[in-house]
Amino acid sequence: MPQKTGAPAGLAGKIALPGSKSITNRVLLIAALAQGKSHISGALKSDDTTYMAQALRQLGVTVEDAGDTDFMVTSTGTLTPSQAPLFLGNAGTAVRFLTAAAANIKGTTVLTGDAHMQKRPIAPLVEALNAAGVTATAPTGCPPVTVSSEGGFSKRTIEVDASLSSQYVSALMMAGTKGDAPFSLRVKDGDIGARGYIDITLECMKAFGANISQTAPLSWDIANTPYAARDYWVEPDASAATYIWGINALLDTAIDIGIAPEAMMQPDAKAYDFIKQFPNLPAVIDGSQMQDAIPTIAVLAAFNNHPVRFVGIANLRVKECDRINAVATELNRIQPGLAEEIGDDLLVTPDRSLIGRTVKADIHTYHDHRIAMAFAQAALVIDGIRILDPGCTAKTYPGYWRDLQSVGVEMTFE
Ligand SMILES: O=C(O)C1=C[C@@H](OP(=O)(O)O)[C@@H](O)[C@H](O)C1
Ligand SMILES: C=C(OP(=O)(O)O)C(=O)O
Repeated sequence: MPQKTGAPAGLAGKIALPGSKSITNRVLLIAALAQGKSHISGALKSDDTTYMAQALRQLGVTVEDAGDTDFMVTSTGTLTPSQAPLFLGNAGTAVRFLTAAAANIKGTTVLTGDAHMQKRPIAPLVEALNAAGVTATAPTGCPPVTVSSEGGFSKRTIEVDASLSSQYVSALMMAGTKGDAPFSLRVKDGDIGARGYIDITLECMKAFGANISQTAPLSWDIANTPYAARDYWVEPDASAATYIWGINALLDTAIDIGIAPEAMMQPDAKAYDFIKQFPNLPAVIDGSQMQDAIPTIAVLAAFNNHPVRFVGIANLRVKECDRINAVATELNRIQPGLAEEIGDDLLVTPDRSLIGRTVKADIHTYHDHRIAMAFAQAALVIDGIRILDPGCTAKTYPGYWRDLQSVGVEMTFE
């Protein structure tokens, strides 16, 4: 568990952020569905991408670890059945993307995850697969999921309810290129949390040769053309960038991450426009289009000039933990009254006088990388804060604490 021991005033230097989790796991899967060899560079190596890579190996694909940020994927373009269940930890992208991809496997595939994943909803994706003529079951509404298929979607026009997760849509899209006819996908009731993640999916698919036309704001026709193997560079992770942007804003430092937010296609890059306004963050922030950045901005908001209400964040309750409750509970652990849950909104009422004070508080992290990484900001300006279970950052950013040390943060681990 890290606890800051040195004054952070002079933080400076460069951090090479890890590659995007969202893009790495999309490109790993798409490369596995393409015939030939794809070199993925700039990739994230972390728990989430390791689970994806290992599952693809179980499905007959050669995935080589070719260095700290590289994968080499060699595939026939067809996934083969695995006798053993695919164990995917708490990697939402891996579970959802592979559940839909399993529809293209002739036979039965079981997908499961850890205790946290077994509480994360998947029923809407299972229903969509059933509507596509595939037998899929998830008795609890959460993983484990069993998918039995003849090898493809027999019904080629379906709808999906994406109100709980955009990943269901991305999953069906990436799997939809296989088959003997085009695939039409529509989001039910035009309701989706983070549209930006669909756009990343479309970009990755197109990069590997997919042919997609948008027929309405949330409807697409996906041609049944095969993916083409290629080399692909993964941009740095925008959600990881938010912690460094937050630290720079809070401490008025200039740690260099080597990439501008405008150069990133991930939705969380939008968080920069808010973070740069600190200590005058807007009074209301709609988090629907930058959900993973909300813990970062909410912890920063505890040191803002005025209160901030976060809206559009109901989906945060079904992430790695209930992030609305976790952020509120841990801010209030630092000082009661800093945060309040109002329905599915989060109200943060700041106290700038906390900066430079000593408050003995153990921050619980709920096995959630983003809670640990976001609360590092508070630990940099308040003495006495300990972040429990710091190893949980391994889900998407195993080198987080080491990177902070490299720019001058002194911390102790117990
Ligand atoms: O598609 C993706 O890569 C992701 C979509 C978002 O999840 P939901 O679509 O479940 O909201 C996000 O929170 C997650 O970290 C990554
Ligand atoms: C919600 C997240 O992850 P996932 O859904 O991919 O497990 C996240 O990384 O914040």
